[in-house]
Amino acid sequence: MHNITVIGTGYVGLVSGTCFAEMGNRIICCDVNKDKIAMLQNGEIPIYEPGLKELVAKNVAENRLFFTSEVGEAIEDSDIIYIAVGTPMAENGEADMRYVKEVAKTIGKHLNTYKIIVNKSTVPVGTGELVRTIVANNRVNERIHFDIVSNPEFLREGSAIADCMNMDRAVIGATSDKAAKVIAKLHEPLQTKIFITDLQSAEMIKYAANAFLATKISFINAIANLCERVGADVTQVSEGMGMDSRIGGKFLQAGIGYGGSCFPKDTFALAHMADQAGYDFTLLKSVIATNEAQPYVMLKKLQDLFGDYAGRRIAVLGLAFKPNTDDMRCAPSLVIIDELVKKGAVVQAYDPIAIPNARALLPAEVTYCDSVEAAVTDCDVCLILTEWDEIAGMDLASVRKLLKYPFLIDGRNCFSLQEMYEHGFVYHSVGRPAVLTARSESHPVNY
Ligand SMILES: NC(=O)c1ccc[n+]([C@@H]2O[C@H](COP(=O)([O-])OP(=O)(O)OC[C@H]3O[C@@H](n4cnc5c(N)ncnc54)[C@H](O)[C@@H]3O)[C@@H](O)[C@H]2O)c1
Ligand SMILES: O=c1ccn([C@@H]2O[C@H](COP(=O)(O)OP(=O)(O)O[C@H]3O[C@H](CO)[C@@H](O)[C@H](O)[C@H]3O)[C@@H](O)[C@H]2O)c(=O)[nH]1
Repeated sequence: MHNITVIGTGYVGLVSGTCFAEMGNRIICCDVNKDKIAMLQNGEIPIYEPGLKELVAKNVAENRLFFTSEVGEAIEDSDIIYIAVGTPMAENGEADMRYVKEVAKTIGKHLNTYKIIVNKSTVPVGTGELVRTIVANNRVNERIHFDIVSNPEFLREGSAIADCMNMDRAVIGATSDKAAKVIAKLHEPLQTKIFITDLQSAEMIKYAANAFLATKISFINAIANLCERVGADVTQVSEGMGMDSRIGGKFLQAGIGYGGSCFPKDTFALAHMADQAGYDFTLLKSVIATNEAQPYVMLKKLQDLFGDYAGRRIAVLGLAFKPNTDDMRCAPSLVIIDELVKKGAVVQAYDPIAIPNARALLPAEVTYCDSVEAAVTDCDVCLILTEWDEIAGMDLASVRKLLKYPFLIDGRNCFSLQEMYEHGFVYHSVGRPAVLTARSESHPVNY
């Protein structure tokens, strides 16, 4: 059993802190955001993550999980300090390190006993050493020692608890063998692979992993764009490619581009890190450019259907950057809906969970609906932006009846071409042949 303080109660701090508690440790989760802490102390969870509310409640009830906004006291109370604050994208693309630096200062000021300071935030190579310097410069008593460890987080939103409790590996970067062993032992209950390395390599592993996954997505999106031009089906191509164990089938789903709080900012941060180091990372820059263009591929299909779509009523199903989350950070829906509204379309949007977060980010003209059916009613066309189960499983016959025209543009390849043909849709998806029903074979037509 360890006494651990986790600083920052965003996705990562809250989920990993709760999972450490579930593994039998005493965890204090702290944050400078007093409203967040008040919510957590009341049993409310500030984010939507399946299973998290129940797991937090269980560990609070069993006296292993505590919440406080007294960050200094929380630091003094523990022997392991996890940093899990945000590292958002700064205007020039680099990682904004202000929160990490601020936390390092606070840790220094409250360093009352030997502590292992572990960085879980995604940070540029060299941050471990930067934190070491800031802590050392701010400590009151120079005889109190500390160690720095990098232990990056690989959870995904929407499946965060399962990802934490069944992680593929724990990456531990350290200069001290003793500290590395303590953090390795902490992961023992998970029976996972432990990869111990140096600080700098651990920091790089996190960026390299995210950039590689982003590369797979941009690659398959580029292949999808080509499939559309030459008459191949990208879902077949992914399946056939993925059967090669050297390639693997995961992260080869073509769509409208990757979004979320990590891939966009981390690919930019890595490209910036490369620039700073004098290396022009053109491969990664192309990954980013391909991703930024991908939402416009969908908009082009809409334009091909209607020409000018000013005044068209458009149903948008799914707003979150992926299913099972209410996170709207860098969601492709932001780009697509902005463009629709700019061009004068009337947008009726539905998402099972993300509407409250979406309201703050989308144009005021958007109408929010409380069901798929309400969103598609009387619309000229329906766009699918997030493959929620509810959306991928919607009743196609009733959607077809409620729409004014049988047009569906699917950014997530939710339906088979055969079923769309049978339901009488004109169906455009990603990297697959268009479905033109018997009634619309003269398409494109003026509706
Ligand atoms: N979100 C994910 O799925 C995910 C997964 C893996 C890694 N990461 C990385 O983990 C880090 C955290 O991500 P997140 O999404 O949880 O961030 P977040 O922005 O949602 O949360 C960060 C929290 O830190 C708090 N904070 C900021 N300064 C503080 C301070 N001085 N003292 C105490 N608390 C402070 C903020 O109030 C906020 O609640 C980032 O580096 C991110 O790249 C995120
Ligand atoms: O084949 C795929 C897989 C994903 N996506 C998109 O990619 C984005 C990111 O998806 P995902 O990776 O599942 O979600 P995140 O929660 O952003 O998780 C990523 O970012 C986290 C933060 O760094 C890491 O911890 C995780 O390992 C990494 O998967 C989403 O917009 C998805 O729609 C695709 O378009 N095609």
